[in-house]
Amino acid sequence: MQRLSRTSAWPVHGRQGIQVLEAQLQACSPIPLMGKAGLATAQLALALAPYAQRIWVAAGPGNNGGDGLEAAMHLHQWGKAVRVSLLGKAQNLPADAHAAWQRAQAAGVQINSELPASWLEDMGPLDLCIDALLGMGATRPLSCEMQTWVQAINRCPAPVLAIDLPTGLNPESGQLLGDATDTALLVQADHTLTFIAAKAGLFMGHGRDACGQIWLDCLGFRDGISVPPPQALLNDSKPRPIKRHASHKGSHGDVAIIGGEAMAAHGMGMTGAAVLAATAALHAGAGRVILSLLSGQHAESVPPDLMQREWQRLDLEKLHVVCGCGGGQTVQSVMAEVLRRSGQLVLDADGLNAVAQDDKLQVGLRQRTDAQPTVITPHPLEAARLLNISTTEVQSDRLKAAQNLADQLRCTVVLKGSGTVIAAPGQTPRINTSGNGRLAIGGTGDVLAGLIGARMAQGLGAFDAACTAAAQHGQLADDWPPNKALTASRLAQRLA
Ligand SMILES: NC(=O)C1=CN([C@@H]2O[C@H](COP(=O)(O)OP(=O)(O)OC[C@H]3O[C@@H](n4cnc5c(N)ncnc54)[C@H](OP(=O)(O)O)[C@@H]3O)[C@@H](O)[C@H]2O)[C@@H](O)CC1
Ligand SMILES: Nc1ncnc2c1ncn2[C@@H]1O[C@H](COP(=O)(O)OP(=O)(O)O)[C@@H](O)[C@H]1O
Ligand SMILES: [K+]
Repeated sequence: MQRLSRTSAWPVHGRQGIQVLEAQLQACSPIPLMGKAGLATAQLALALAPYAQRIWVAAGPGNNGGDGLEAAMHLHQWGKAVRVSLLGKAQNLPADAHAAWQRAQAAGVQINSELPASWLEDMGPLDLCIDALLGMGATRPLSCEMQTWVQAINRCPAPVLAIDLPTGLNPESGQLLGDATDTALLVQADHTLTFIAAKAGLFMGHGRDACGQIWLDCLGFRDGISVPPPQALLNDSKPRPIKRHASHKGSHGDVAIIGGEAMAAHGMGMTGAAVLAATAALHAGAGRVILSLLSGQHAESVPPDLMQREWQRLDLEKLHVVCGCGGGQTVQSVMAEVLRRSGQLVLDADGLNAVAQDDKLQVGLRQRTDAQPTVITPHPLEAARLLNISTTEVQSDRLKAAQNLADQLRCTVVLKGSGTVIAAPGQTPRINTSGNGRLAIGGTGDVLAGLIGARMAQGLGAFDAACTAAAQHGQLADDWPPNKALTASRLAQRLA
């Protein structure tokens, strides 16, 4: 069993991949995998709450419930007061889970079909709750009874350990089952012990809030097992480029930020986004950073280290261009040239909206050569516009949406949001695990775009630059002092 850390590129599998692995693991295991899963759950419960005496296991009608029954048996045998609430009839349990129920009964575990309200008074306050209601078999919206049980778990003041995944979570998308929107229908766990392999939904959307700390038990994985291609890898945080002694400002690349329409049609200046991207590139260590405001004006009160120049005077072929941050409508008029000439390119926000609205610009983006690496950084709505689908469709399969965009537009894609996905043609997508809801404020995306530009300028390829930048951007937010406001400008200044 391992605590999932950010230092390894763990493979992520969907239902099919898990089934293939499961069949092979079962074939070479003398005991049912459920026995291993139940024992691992009980061991983790003991490690997490060594002084827990009163433990409630909410067991569902399938094999996830079977894991819970196995765990209950071990915890009972180790001297804990364990109660199992079984949702459904024991005779309807699948074979392995039924065998687990028989063993638990024979060992003397108290199993009934009541929620704690009816028996809590005799038992005293609970010390731990184990969510064994639903796992990988969860495909449809929660039944009414299941909803009541999920709410009972969430009302329980004790810490919650979810088996395989928190009940109510779609393990592939990280959305709620059946596209529900009420997060009361999702178990909020403190820890989740997942089996065989990581699943994408644990790291995206609601998964990040619901899982708590994630643990993985591969249930006896060993060499010789043939592993299907993973859907994705977790994005491990890579070291940043090192600046060598024998270097000069020209060695670290020139970044140009094109954006910041001065007065948009609605009368608001939008220079802030471009300044944020430029500040981020500067602090991330780009050799030189040039700010090109689309108004043609010079911005006041920007760091003195920034150079300012009209975009028409930029030597685009030699530059690492970050285009679109606060570009408004004006950016449309520069896009064709930026796409054709920029040496390396990061395209964000209004630059992406311009491409979505214009087929010719899409062709221009696709036609960029291998010598002109490109990263696009859409949030889900921008990705939806580019793919001509709804945001809900993007969010229901973020891995597929990012890969489709990468293949269609022949570039690296950073699909932002909770569980940022980095995809590129011919690459296994990465799911970024750093970052949190404090980043959900205006301007942090501009900081990310500038950071990617700086990493490309320092010599990383487009995909590596995107992965490294996403990991660092999220990590900064994770390390942010809880009592200090996180703002985009402070984030940009904390980069190194
Ligand atoms: N197989 C193995 O080797 C191993 C499996 N392992 C464990 O098994 C888990 C997968 O087990 P599983 O396939 O039985 O599915 P599971 O999540 O228990 O749910 C199925 C039951 O729930 C019901 N149900 C579904 N959705 C519902 C809803 N929304 N609301 C209400 N009910 C709903 C569904 O009913 P149905 O839809 O069929 O009518 C069926 O009765 C996996 O996550 C891991 O924990 C480990 O032991 C390792 C080895
Ligand atoms: N809940 C979240 N968890 C992790 N990262 C998030 C979350 N919400 C937003 N982010 C990150 O914050 C940034 C927001 O970017 P974006 O939506 O483009 O905003 P803006 O254009 O205002 O800068 C992205 O890097 C995104 O991945
Ligand atoms: K569960």
